[in-house]
Amino acid sequence: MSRPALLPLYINGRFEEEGARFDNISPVDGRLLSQAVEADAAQVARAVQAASDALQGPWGRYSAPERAALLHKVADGIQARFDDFVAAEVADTGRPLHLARTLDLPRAIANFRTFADLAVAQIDDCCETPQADGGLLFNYTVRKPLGVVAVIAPWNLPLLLLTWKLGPALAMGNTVVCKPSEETPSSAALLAEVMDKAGIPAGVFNLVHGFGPGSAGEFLTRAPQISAVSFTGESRTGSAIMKAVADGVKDISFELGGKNAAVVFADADFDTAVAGVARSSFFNTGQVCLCTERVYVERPIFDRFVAALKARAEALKPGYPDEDGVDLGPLVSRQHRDKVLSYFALAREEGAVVVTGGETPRFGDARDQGAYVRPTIWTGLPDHARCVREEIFGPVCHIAPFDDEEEVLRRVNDSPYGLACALWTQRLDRAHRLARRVQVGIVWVNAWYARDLRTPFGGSKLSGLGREGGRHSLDFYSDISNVCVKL
Ligand SMILES: O=C(O)C(=O)/C=C/C=C/O
Repeated sequence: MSRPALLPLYINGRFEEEGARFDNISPVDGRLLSQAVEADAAQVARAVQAASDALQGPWGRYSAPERAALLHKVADGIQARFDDFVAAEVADTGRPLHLARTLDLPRAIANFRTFADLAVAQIDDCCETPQADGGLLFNYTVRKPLGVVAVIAPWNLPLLLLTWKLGPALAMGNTVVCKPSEETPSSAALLAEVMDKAGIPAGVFNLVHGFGPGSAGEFLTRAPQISAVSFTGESRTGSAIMKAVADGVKDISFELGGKNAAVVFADADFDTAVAGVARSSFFNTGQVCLCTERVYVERPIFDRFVAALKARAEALKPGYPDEDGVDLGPLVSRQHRDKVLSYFALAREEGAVVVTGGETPRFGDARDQGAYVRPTIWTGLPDHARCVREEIFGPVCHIAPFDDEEEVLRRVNDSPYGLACALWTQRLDRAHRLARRVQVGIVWVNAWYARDLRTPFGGSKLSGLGREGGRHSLDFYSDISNVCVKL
């Protein structure tokens, strides 16, 4: 068998193939796709040092317009290799081709272009303070880069989330060391090629592959020259990173887990709400931190809604990424599927009524070696059941009836997480009233995962720390000073 393709590191403007290797396995059929170089402590240290040195090089003297021009060139480079990036993302995640083409790639390009333009348009504060002696104080804000930013991206939206952080981090003059998830290294490796070709100066963008504890992730977050960490992933990993950077009091921006609720009132547009909840529960095979795993439906329409959502779930087609009409790819790995299947078993132990799903599909072909599960709906569990409280991160939701606003608000907020919530109602007075009282970072009304990149994005409670998006990203990726001049 020919040797599998090798995904290199990218350190200080050079691709590096030396080092241990780990397998990149297809979640569609379990075959070996490629291998990636696992960066050791010395290679991570060199990447961080290169990023630190690059701050003192030409990049440190670039103006915002000059950085923006380069980021637009990176976006152009992604556009020029659109199909290669789609192929990489689809290979690693098994997602349907149309999802990579309509979400992941357009967003990666938008992430660079949006923050390039926002950085150039950014206007900072100043103010004058009259003094009792008739003098005047003139205050103005100075915005500098934080320094070296560690970017640790997850496997569920690999390129989208890597570039969501990279765009503003670079636009604000930082240098970065990125570690994509070990589950999905391919699109990040392609991005390094695009960065290299676009002429990003050596050391400004560095890419290390590997795992978390005892591997590249830990080496990176513990590096003394790191000024900040931007991480999207599980809450417990976020907590471990916080511990790793605590002694150095580093800046952190975390977008972590969720146990997001959808609330459907009897006055909602029924078909729109059914379609919306089916999409928010099963989108990307339920592997989005914003996905719905708790559905609350006002009692008068509960039975009808359950039947309609069941029909939607059963109409979803799991299959190969390039199959016509395929809606559902596999979970990202057999290991993650085992976690989701353990909740399928737990739900039965906790007494759930399985409305649909709860098992793996049988294809009778190579896909049986993949990581597919059926979209699943439960009902009948108490609010304190583990399947109603713990993040599962699969195509699954629990649906329960409610009788009034105060009750459903209490139940929605009764969660250690606080990321997102979708409200389905045509009474917008009620929507606005509830939106202010739901303890989450992101509320959608009669919509889900509709995004404006200028808005604040992030979670409360265990769902994260800080907000990125628009000026919130510019602020996080800047070291802001105030200068006060006595006139
Ligand atoms: O859409 C975004 O900008 C974003 O950050 C999505 C995060 C999803 C996490 O699972």
